[in-house]
Order: sequence, then structure tokens, then C-alpha cells
Amino acid sequence: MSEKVYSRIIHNVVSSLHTLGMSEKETTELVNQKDHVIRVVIGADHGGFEAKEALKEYLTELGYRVYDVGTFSKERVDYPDFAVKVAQKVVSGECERGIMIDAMGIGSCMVCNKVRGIRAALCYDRRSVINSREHNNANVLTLGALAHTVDEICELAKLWLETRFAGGRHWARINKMMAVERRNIL
Ligand SMILES: O=C[C@H](O)[C@H](O)[C@H](O)COP(=O)(O)O
Repeated sequence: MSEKVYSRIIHNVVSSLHTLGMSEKETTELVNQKDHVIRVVIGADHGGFEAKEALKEYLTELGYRVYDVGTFSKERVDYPDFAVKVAQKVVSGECERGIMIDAMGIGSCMVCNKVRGIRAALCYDRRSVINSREHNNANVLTLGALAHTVDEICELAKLWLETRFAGGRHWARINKMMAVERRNIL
């Protein structure tokens, strides 16, 4: 079985267990087991290019398998072209998480959240990073290169990748959030 298919099955099974009545503690423990991040997809527009290059090196040194979907120069590009690639790698199960950097992080967040299955969070400090993982189970992080130094971007990305979903009361909210998405599709 391919890693992609396996990831999708695990995700669906864990989500269903809570819905079917598994206790919060058991579900959270199971989520934490599967919440181990190995593969991270990163992307950027021209504004985030330099930060993305530094982040790629940093995350690789930390031991992550990093997939870079571009952009690959400072030439002006359109952030939706890269944000959607990041989002697709996450929903396909090829990567557990995605990080997208543009000038302010806003446009990329908007694009990623239009892809079914994505919970993208534009974060701006350690507290928002932790909240986006513990409460919102964000699977894509967007950051603004103009809002941070490269070192800050690396630090925020590391914290985000290491912070686990808290489960518990947040499960019901995530399920309601995803139900909104399903209703919009129908
Ligand atoms: O939210 C969008 C991002 O901040 C973009 O990086 C930004 O709009 C790009 O603008 P410009 O083409 O002026 O560099």
C-alpha cells in the first residue's frame, strides 16, 4: 500500500473513531500517534522566496523530509499558483503538513483554505502558532516574510511542526468546521 493511501486511511479512521464514540482520551492518544510529522511541503511566492530557502535548509537539518514546490527565484509570481500546490500535497497525503510563505501570509492562507480538507492558519507569533495546532489542528501554516526575520520564521515553523493537536473539546469544533465545508460542496 502506498504511503499516500495509508495516510488517508489513517486520517479517516481516526476522525471516525471519535464520531463513533471512542473516548476523548483514547482518540487523542491515537491522534498523537499518527500526528508524527516527517514530510513537510513548503512553498513561497517571490516575497517569501528567501525565507523559504532558509527554512528548507533548517528543516532538513532537523531531519524533516522537505518537498519544495517553488517558487525558485525572486522573479515576481502569483502566490495562488504555489499555495495550491502546497495544499494539494497535504490533502493527497504525500506530506503531513505544509508551510507557505508570501509577503504577509494573507493571500496564501485564503487560497489554501479553498482546498477541501485544508485548515490553513496565518500565524504571527508563538501563541498563534500553538493555538493553531492545539485548538484548530491546522495542517497548513502561512507566514509573512515582511512580518518576521528569517530566524523568526524558522523558529515559528519548528514550533508549529512540533505542537500537537490537543483533541478533547476541540474535536467537536473541528468536526463542525469540516461539516461546513462538506455542506458547501453539496
Ligand atoms: O497576500 C499576499 C501576499 O502578501 C503577496 O506576497 C503580495 O500580495 C505580493 O505583492 P507584490 O506583487 O506587490 O510583491
